[in-house]
Amino acid sequence: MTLSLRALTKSYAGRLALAEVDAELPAGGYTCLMGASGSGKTTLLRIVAGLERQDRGSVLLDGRPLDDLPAERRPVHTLFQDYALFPHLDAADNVAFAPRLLGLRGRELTARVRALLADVGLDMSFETRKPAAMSGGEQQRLALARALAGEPRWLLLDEPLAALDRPLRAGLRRLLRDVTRRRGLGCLHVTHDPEEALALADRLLVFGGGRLLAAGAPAALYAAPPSLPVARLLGEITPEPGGDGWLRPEHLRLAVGGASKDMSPSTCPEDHALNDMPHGPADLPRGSGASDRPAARALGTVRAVACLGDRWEVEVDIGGRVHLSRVPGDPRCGPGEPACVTWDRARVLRFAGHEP
Ligand SMILES: Nc1ncnc2c1ncn2[C@@H]1O[C@H](COP(=O)(O)OP(=O)(O)OP(=O)(O)O)[C@@H](O)[C@H]1O
Repeated sequence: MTLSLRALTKSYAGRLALAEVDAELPAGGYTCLMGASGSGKTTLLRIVAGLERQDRGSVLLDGRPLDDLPAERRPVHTLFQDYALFPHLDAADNVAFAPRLLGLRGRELTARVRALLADVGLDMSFETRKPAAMSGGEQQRLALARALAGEPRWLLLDEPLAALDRPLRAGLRRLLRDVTRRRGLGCLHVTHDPEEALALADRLLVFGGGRLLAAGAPAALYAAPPSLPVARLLGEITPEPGGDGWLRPEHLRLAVGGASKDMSPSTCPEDHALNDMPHGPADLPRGSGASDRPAARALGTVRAVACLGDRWEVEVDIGGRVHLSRVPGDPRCGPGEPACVTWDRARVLRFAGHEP
């Protein structure tokens, strides 16, 4: 069921929270909403859920307006960061609530509840546990099972993974993707986490000040963001050395070690580049041989080195300005050492009217 948002507008006490938002979200698609705090993401989700009424505009499912349907009659279910489970019911009864309303009873009901719990990775030992006796990750799995139990056409997710720690978040993110794809369930998911949005979404809507700033495929927006605020929301950027553009830190290649003290830009050891753009989107050219070597380079001094777990970050001072380079392995360098950075000019992001 295609979800259409038409000129949605909402103000609170004269202040615009949403301004003329138009979007067409295809059935079965996974859409993430990103934007700075206060940009209107939750307001949009609440309007679609029927928990808030827009001042103007319309929400349609397959062309039929939902605007006059109360929240409980809309074919959507909302998953919240705080799970919003029934605290007095055990896990099985939390999940059984919606199927009972749909008329299921007895063995059929038990089988349905077990299948839903199994789908989200909760075995039979959880059935009699109340939410308070479950961990945060387990409660969010239960909340997902309860959401699926009502057979909604769209799942609305308001930062559902934000309260969980990083490894749990990654596991639940994959679970979300798998169970919603298997069912062809449409999802509208608010997140602050670019990694989450890039991993889950096939469509991304970026908000700023209640307006839709950008819409498109996540990898394409990451590679070619239309504006500086959109570029920053999707990941860190670093100034182009000596220029007025920007680069993703993984596109600023680094060469240190083995370099002589008198290393100069003309002797910059580009063949020793430590990072070979492994994180870059696949649809852009990658430097692979002598013919398409990076066209630009600069010499600087290592200012700091930090291990980020799966990659390392090196701060390089070039002419008094700090630039970030991210490399996949230990760069084996330290503060004060000379470093050469190289980059492919095709990777430089430029935005009208923004000086670094
Ligand atoms: N019930 C309300 N009464 C008054 N103002 C509100 C209400 N709900 C939201 N707002 C205001 O509307 C704007 C948009 O809020 P909203 O919660 O949609 O932003 P958000 O993008 O979800 O932010 P966050 O990422 O911090 O959750 C903000 O300025 C907020 O203060």
